[in-house]
Order: sequence, then C-alpha cells, then structure tokens
Amino acid sequence: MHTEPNQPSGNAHWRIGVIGGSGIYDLSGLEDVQDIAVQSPFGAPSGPVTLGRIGAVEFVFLARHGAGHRIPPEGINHRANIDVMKRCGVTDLIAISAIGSLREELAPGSFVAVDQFIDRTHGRADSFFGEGLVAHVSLADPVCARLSAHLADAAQAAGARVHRGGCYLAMQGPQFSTRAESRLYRQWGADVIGMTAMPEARLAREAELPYALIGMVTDYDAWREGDHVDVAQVLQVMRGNAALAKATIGQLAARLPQVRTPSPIDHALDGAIMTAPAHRDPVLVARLGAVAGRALRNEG
Ligand SMILES: CSC[C@H]1O[C@H](OP(=O)(O)O)[C@H](O)[C@@H]1O
Ligand SMILES: Nc1ncnc2[nH]cnc12
Repeated sequence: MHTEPNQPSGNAHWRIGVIGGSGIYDLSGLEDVQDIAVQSPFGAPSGPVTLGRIGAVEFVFLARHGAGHRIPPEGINHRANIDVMKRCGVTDLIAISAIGSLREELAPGSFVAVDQFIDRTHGRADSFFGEGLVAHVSLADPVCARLSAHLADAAQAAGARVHRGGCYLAMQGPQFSTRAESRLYRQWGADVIGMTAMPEARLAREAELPYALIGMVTDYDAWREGDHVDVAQVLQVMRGNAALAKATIGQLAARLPQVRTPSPIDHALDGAIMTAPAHRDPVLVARLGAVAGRALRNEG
C-alpha cells in the first residue's frame, strides 16, 4: 500500500516517530497496527513504517537498517526516512541507537540521553536544501530538551540506568575506530560513539521535527588497553537491552502530557530560507512539500 496517513489536527496531539537502530526492528505493545509503504521524492526509505498507538499516543515506527538489518550505516537514506516521517504527520522524532562508550562511567548496559554531536561522517546526503532553495537552520542545540527529558524519564521508569546529556561522535564506519581515533575523540570531549545519528539529527531539524536520541551503551569502543569492540559484544548487550528500549516507549506513552504544547522547533525554518521566491527551483520546492511546506506557505 502506498498511502499517507492522516495528519493530526493541529499539533496538540502527540504523534511520535521512532527510528529503531541495531537490535530494534519493531515496537511492542502497539494497538491498531498497520504497516504501510510511504513513498518519498528523496528515494527509498529504510522500509515500510508501522503505525499504531499506545493509549492516546500515536506512533510511527521505522527500522533504520531495514528488515533483517540489511542497510549499512553509510547506505541509510536519512532524507527519505525523515521525509516519510513528515508525510506520516509525525510531531516529534525519537531515535534509538546502539552506542560505544568513550567514558569509564558510561558502562555497557546503561542508557545515554544524547544532547550534542560531533559529525565525522562524509559523503552522505546531509541537507534537504541546495541550489534553488538555500536554507540555514540553527543546529546549536540539535536535540529537543523537552522530548529528551521525557524520554530519559521514561527510560528510567522502565528500569534503565540513564545518563542525561552526552556528546555523540558520529563516525563514518562501517569499520569500528582505531585506538588512536577512539582516544582522539575522548580528547575532543565526545562521550559516546556511533555511525548513524548524523545526518539524521541535522535533517530532523531541517524538517522542523523535535529530535531526541537515546543511546544504549554496548561497549567501550577501542580506547581501553587490551579491549576493543566487536559485533558479538554489541549483540550480546543489545539482546539484554532491546526489551528495555521497547518498555521505554511504553512508559513514554503513559507519561507524556495529554496535550502537546508547541515547540520552537516546529518553526525551525522560519527566517532560515535565503533564496528569493523568484529564484527558487520549482522542482526542489515541490520535493520539499512535506519538509518545508509549512514554512513556505507562511512566508510573509
Ligand atoms: C552493530 S554495531 C554498529 C552499528 O550499530 C549502531 O547502529 P544504530 O545507531 O542504528 O543502532 C552503529 O551506529 C552502527 O551502525
Ligand atoms: N564502538 C562503537 N562504534 C561505533 N558504533 C557503535 N555502535 C555500538 N558500538 C559502537
């Protein structure tokens, strides 16, 4: 099926997008479940989305690496994934990721509510905008503090050990870091490491979606003498933590305020578009219908 679900009326109602990373290929506890394939002008998303609700809160789930984890970090079409979330009327976007720890105190098994990023990825399509429609959004605070606090509270209520705040180093992969890189990233002030949150977080902001990332620490990367991450280690910790991540989503649904008050991120594109109307590329403008339609319609 290639339909788009109805948009929520206004934004007073939460419709939470969830992008599940390694080990999180579905959500549990959803009611009225429907799988739909949504098309995007930015190409193929990672797969169909699953729509459902837990109580009054609606969810739209997408597995970042696709069914069976077939898409590598550098092959993820983040633009299509975020565009599809917008087309599904998502109001806020949660990312769940496996992450390596660059700090002794962030032990495997614990969760980190990430609030900053250093981006070392390259060659990934990292903006919806470009020639014919130029825009510059602020990324100073790339995570929505409100959503991140709700998510951290929910993870804690589900029984997770949660660290609030942390800087995520987005590496290119798919190989894990060298020891020298891992130690360098510690010196840079990074706390955790992964391969997927960029450009996902950038694109969420361009699409005016409040974004929060909860990372599940699976390993100590490669900075400790005599120890280095491998997939077996990641999978072993994830097997223990996937249920906790899913329970976090259930707790979030139970704890979110009934009414979603507006977020400044809902208007992140206001004042960000530089290109004069007469110089805009109509093809790009049309592609950006879901991402920037609100901002383009409301220009004064
Ligand atoms: C299986 S370890 C490497 C893999 O796991 C993380 O993915 P995600 O953020 O989608 O959970 C990491 O970024 C790598 O892609
Ligand atoms: N050490 C690590 N480096 C990059 N991505 C990861 N995902 C989980 N652990 C990781």
